[in-house]
Amino acid sequence: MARLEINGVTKKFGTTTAVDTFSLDVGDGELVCLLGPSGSGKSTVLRMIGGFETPTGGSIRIDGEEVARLPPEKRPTTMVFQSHALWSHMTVAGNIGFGLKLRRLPKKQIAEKVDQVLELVGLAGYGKRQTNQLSGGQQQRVALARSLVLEPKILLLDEPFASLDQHLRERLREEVRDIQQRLKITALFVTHGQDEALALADRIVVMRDGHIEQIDRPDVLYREPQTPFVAGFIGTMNFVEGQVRNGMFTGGGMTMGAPVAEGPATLAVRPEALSLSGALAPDAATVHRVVDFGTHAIIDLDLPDEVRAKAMVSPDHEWKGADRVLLKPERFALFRDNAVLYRSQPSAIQTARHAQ
Ligand SMILES: Nc1ncnc2c1ncn2[C@@H]1O[C@H](COP(=O)(O)OP(=O)(O)OP(=O)(O)O)[C@@H](O)[C@H]1O
Repeated sequence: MARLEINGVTKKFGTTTAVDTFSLDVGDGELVCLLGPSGSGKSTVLRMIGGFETPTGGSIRIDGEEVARLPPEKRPTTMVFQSHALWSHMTVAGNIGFGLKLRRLPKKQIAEKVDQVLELVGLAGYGKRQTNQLSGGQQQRVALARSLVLEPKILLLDEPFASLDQHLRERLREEVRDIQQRLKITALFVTHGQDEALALADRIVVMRDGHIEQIDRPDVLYREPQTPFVAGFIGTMNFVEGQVRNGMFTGGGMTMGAPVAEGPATLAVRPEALSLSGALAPDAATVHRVVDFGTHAIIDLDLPDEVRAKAMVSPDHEWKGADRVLLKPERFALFRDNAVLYRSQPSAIQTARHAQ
């Protein structure tokens, strides 16, 4: 178990700032996901923790010790990469035990540890196989085992399952979560898949253009995004431009109370928080398309001013194309200048935070 403290870390490649004053504390046994679009700096952060890049500035401490300038092999970290890069001329056991051999552990002890870790990743009995006789998923399990056998204080995973199909990816990430919790290992996992982050993480760091947009628990990120970027990146969100006047927001044919300063604002409302009722009012929306998924239906809506929105309704709805509907956001947020201007319901999360 280990504690990681990253303080004001920056990484420049020539004129490109890949990571900009990044700070993050990861607690003992915690699994944190770095989530963001391609090029947002996730891998660079991970590579700096693992020792594969040197920060331009800032500090990285593991259990209080500064490691930012140590080579990878001098750090208590191991990294699992997207492409497994196994040695094809070695057996599975040879691949997994290689790092222990470098540490000059006795053969018998290496064999024991390799067997233990093979069992842990669900490959008991596979030690003698050549790695090219394994499926992609099994190869990634070997790569994970090769990292785990070194008993790192911090396990780093850089999109380890990106090359696998959806089904296998879901299974392996559940297994990683189980192993991580069983071993109580501190872990960082890079992904650009929000589902993966939501399924795995104790906390998620949402990155954009080298900086942190928000760090929070998955449920908090979904319910209380702090910026429009996070609101749009996690789950589906409807955005509608409008104006606040006399304590009311108006936009997209909707009007609701918003006791905040007058001016432009962006309404953000989740599809499941948008309720529909029949109406013929001039500012009503029109049902564009209905897609039934069995458990729920998604209604595509045309709002005034060429705005599009989605609503999620129960499967027993009666809506059909060209119906005219009035929209009512049951829960919503207003954004202005890239920050939250107003939330319709201070949630339990906010209330709890204020009470602390
Ligand atoms: N070795 C390098 N030399 C120059 N620029 C680099 C180097 N490594 C990364 N970059 C740049 O730094 C920025 C961040 O890259 P990084 O790989 O960390 O992003 P990422 O969020 O992990 O993206 P992806 O999801 O595509 O892997 C990008 O603009 C990238 O082009």
